[in-house]
Amino acid sequence: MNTLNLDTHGSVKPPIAELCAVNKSFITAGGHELKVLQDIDVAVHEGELLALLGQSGSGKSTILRCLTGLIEPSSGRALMEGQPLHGVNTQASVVFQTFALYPWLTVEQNVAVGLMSRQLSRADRDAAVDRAIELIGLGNYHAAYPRELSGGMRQRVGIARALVSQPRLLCLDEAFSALDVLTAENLRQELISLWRTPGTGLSSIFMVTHNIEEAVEMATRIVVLFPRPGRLGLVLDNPLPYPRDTRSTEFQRLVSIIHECITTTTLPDHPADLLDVPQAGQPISRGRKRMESIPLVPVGQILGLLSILHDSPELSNIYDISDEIGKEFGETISLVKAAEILEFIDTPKDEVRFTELGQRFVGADAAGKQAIFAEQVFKLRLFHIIIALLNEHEEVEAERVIKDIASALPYDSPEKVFETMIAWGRYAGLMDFNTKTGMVFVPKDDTDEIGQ
Ligand SMILES: Nc1ncnc2c1ncn2[C@@H]1O[C@H](COP(=O)(O)OP(=O)(O)OP(=O)(O)O)[C@@H](O)[C@H]1O
Repeated sequence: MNTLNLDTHGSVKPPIAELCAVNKSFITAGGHELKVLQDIDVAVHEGELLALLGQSGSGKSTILRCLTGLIEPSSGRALMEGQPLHGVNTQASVVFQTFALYPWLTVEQNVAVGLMSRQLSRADRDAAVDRAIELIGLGNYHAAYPRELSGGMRQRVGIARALVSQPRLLCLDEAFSALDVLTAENLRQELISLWRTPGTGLSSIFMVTHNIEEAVEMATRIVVLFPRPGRLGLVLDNPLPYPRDTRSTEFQRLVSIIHECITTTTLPDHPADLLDVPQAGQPISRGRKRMESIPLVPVGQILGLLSILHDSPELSNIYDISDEIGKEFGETISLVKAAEILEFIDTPKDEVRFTELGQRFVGADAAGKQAIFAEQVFKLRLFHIIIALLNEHEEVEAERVIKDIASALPYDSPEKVFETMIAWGRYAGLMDFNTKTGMVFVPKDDTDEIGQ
């Protein structure tokens, strides 16, 4: 990636903020190393609005936190205007999804929090606060408390607080996703307009989002992060003129390219990691072949998806399903993927089709569903980690299972995968977990064990 910009004199200017060859791992609550980012090279240039898209857990916020100095990369470098970043990046500020306002402070006082690290005279501080409040249209709300404001107005306070210090880099972390559709759209338009207006001091923006349309509407460049571990996938320039017409063919074309990129990475047309399906009478292998993780979704949601697909056969592609169930595209993909690895549906391209087994599953009674689910779960290699142990021992320590999951899946949080496996295994009647003893066991009377 070219990370250099030329200034008006033709000399080379470093990017505003940059990550070079960044890797990042975390130690999970259970003490396991989780590799989250791999070889990340990303740069935000002066004047650009860069959007980072990716499914949940792919490492978007981790990149944002490295750029803003809230955390340090495990290896590689974070730079601000070419200089290595040590500690919190004082040239960057962040607008959070949750607004993160202090309820006991007024609008004015909340905005002033954005200047706490600056040594300013009272007059300069007041002038900066007034300016930020005016800029974002909060003029009549200086003395109001957050509880007196709507969600949209609260987020305006969040934006004013981020802008008050005139940061070189403004970061948006899912800043619009907690707002209703109309409020979010209004605020997006206002922010674009501020960014495009000379003299506001707002020049370079880095935004993290799940929302593909939002990225295409706002960004000059879009980066799609591939998950497990987070790696740079698609990097796309967005030359569409502002204000952008979301219904235009060109807009929809970019949205489709990104949709397809995410769909084909997450739901490849030849997935089936159902290798080594155990033969009757043969011992299950716990061998260290490559294993596929499972989407971390509850059983109830998989059943809900199948039931909606059954009731509405016209829902045949992921975008329509996403709209129908009111979930983000990324979350919908996870659900669809779960149903696919269980072989209940097939996903040629972006279509979603019931398999014959899926049809049989939705038509079955509770016991029939449990039996089919158990058969499918049994085929997933990941579950062999637990099933093989339970073949040898009456009960097994969760810690031991989690350790095995951690070594099989270095890019997933083993505790979260374990929880999901237990939920699926419990519904299937194959396993259960006693939180008091910390032991996994085979339920004795599985007719009582059907649950979600
Ligand atoms: N401090 C931490 N300790 C342990 N694991 C962490 C920590 N921070 C993040 N993770 C893990 O790193 C992975 C990436 O998290 P991150 O929040 O960057 O993803 P994301 O793409 O922003 O997800 P989302 O869209 O759901 O916010 C996740 O599995 C998360 O659980």
